[in-house]
Amino acid sequence: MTPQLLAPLSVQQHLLFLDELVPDADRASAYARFCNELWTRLQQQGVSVLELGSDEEFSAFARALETCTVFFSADEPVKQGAQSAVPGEGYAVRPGKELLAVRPGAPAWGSGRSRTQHAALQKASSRADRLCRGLLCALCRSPGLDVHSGRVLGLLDDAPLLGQASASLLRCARYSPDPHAAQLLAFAPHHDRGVLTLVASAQEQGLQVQLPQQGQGAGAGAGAWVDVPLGPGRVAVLCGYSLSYALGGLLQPALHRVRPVAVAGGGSAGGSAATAGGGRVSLAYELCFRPNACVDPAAITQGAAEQLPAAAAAAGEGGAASRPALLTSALMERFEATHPVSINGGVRVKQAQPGANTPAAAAVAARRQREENGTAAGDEAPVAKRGRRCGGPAADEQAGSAAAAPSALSQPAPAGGGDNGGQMEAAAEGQHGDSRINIIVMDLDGSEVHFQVKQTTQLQRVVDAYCSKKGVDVTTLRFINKGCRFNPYLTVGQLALQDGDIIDCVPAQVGN
Ligand SMILES: O=C(O)CCC(=O)C(=O)O
Ligand SMILES: [Fe+2]
Repeated sequence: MTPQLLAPLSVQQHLLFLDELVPDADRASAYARFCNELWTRLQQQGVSVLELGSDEEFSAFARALETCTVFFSADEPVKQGAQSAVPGEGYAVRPGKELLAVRPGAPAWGSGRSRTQHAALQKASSRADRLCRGLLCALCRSPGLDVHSGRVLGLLDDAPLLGQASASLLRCARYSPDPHAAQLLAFAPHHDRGVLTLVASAQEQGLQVQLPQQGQGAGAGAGAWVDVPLGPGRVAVLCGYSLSYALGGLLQPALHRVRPVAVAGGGSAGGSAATAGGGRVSLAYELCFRPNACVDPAAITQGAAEQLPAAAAAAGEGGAASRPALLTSALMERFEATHPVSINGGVRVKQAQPGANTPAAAAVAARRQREENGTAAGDEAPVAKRGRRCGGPAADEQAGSAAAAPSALSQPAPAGGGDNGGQMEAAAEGQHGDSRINIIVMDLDGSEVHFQVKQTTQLQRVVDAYCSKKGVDVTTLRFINKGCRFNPYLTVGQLALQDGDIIDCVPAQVGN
């Protein structure tokens, strides 16, 4: 039987923001209960669902979702990537997904419609920010954790920000019910990089979380994917990588994903959505530490509830002592290095032109056919396959072992050239070294560079050859396979690439 999440936790303003007040005994103990429940659920389920109730302050975030939904119902589609409130921050999005993103405090840019959207998103982000900070404070004060909240809250940007963009980010996404996208996860399994993420959606189903597999929280159903029950007035709270690190691993970051979005009438998430054009609209607020904050797990958890460090160490996480103090910027580099995080889930598949009879077109068509066959209907099997490669525990292990083997970098760079990126002659011939396949690196404009590779070819060689052909620095681009970033030190064989597979190439960016 699929495990169920506990019923939503009801939030009342006086419980969260009673700091300055002198609480009476009843309210104080109700607050302590709320704090502890929040902590326990994040530990045991990886998520806590909140019922915001009718309170003006809290329901404002949920109401902002309605406003944002309207943006997506206009005749003119939201131009992907162009709506970021910070000039120059582009977002690569999967087909069928529209994304509006704003950092609290970022000055408005653009005109007309963009400005209206910006103002609404800014308002939503400030509500979400207050709620998120209140929840973070409650979490620290949980008798189960008992960390001085100032040690964590002090790592955030000052609020409100004046004329300066925060590190935190509000994302409003619409996953359209595109028939092709309907066979794919709308958002591949991933960890969020920030502290806490709030997610609201008018659709009850869609967001799923994996129940913790290790640590204190692991219990019945560990590792199972469960639906997070959202819908009007509800918000999911998820622990991100930064908070997990800051707490010395006492909380695990939540691995989450969004189920495929079916065309209207289908059984998947969003099929019966009441949003314009169907699909699923969600609002996610990711609270982040400011870039120059020093995140020191040992100092933060010093004196925390005594049994916790021992429990973390017993679970093999090493605890706070083994996690060095890092600037947030360094922590984010660590996140990037250890999380082949999906950007937006899904697979970019270029449609073969009708009548095109080139080997490349045939390869693309074959690839598309495989995707369609392999990911039809039920999402469990393909998810498991994808999860191993992108963001699941095994992928993390792969990233870790690659980092521990720098000799992999010493192989000579291949020569690339022309539309055909060239043949990748692997320096080390393994026993599978003979079978050559074609892989295609495709940029956002759809232009392709083809590489002939062996099973033993490291992807890093393809990446290097592509960047040198394009004359760009490798750090300015991100490479994605099946919607997920991959460990470039793995070989074609290890990544199970097949003839005609496409590696998407997108500009390096902020956000997930
Ligand atoms: O759309 C959703 O429900 C989840 C979005 C999400 O996970 C994110 O923006 O990080
Ligand atoms: Fe997320």
